[in-house]
Amino acid sequence: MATLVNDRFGSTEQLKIIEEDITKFNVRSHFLPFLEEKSRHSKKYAKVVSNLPFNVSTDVVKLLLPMGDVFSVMVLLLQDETALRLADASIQTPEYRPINVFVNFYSEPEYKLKVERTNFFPQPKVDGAVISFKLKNAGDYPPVGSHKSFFSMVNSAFNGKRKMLRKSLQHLCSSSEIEAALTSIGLLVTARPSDLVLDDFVRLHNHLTKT
Ligand SMILES: C[S@@+](CC[C@H](N)C(=O)[O-])C[C@H]1O[C@@H](n2cnc3c(N)ncnc32)[C@H](O)[C@@H]1O
Repeated sequence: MATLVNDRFGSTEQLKIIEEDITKFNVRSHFLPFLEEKSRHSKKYAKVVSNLPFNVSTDVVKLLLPMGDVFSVMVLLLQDETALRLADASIQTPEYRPINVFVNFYSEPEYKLKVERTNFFPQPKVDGAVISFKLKNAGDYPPVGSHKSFFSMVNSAFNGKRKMLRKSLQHLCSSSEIEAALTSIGLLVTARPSDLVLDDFVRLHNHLTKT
């Protein structure tokens, strides 16, 4: 595809073709100097528009969503099921996962439209969908001391069979400390991860990490 695009548009200075593996490419060091050069009066952001293979899409979401200093929006064609799962921030569903907390921490996702499988050739076994993520700037991220510690807590919260937080977070604090933290943020001591929205996870984390 790069060859075709180069043949057709290679003579224009408005297009630069880079053939790299996105998971290995140093996005910031490539884009930031270019955007700074363009930002005379106001800060400029790049946009991501991508039709990547479905099997690398989650890796790309995880890699690029925290780059709100580089990108303003990311529009992806994903497997319909994945797009629905990522865009739906509602709790209490079996599909609620740490990736939902991650997506809403760094962006505002929106399911745009379904793309039926008949639109592709060869026809895949699944439908696609377009989803957009409006990336937040660092100043708009929920206030947690350390992103690493926050997501480590979220991942642990979803571990374990029964998933009651007072059990699954026991490696961080005692059950009674977890119960006290849950009560102080207005949740039941028997709460499970599917009872918590992003803001609840943030408040729980901040309670458990304050000394
Ligand atoms: C579904 S095709 C889409 C092709 C074209 N963009 C289009 O919309 O018709 C997926 C494309 O993603 C490229 N691709 C796959 N893995 C990639 C990666 N890790 N980094 C960058 N590109 C990748 C493939 O080379 C392929 O061209």
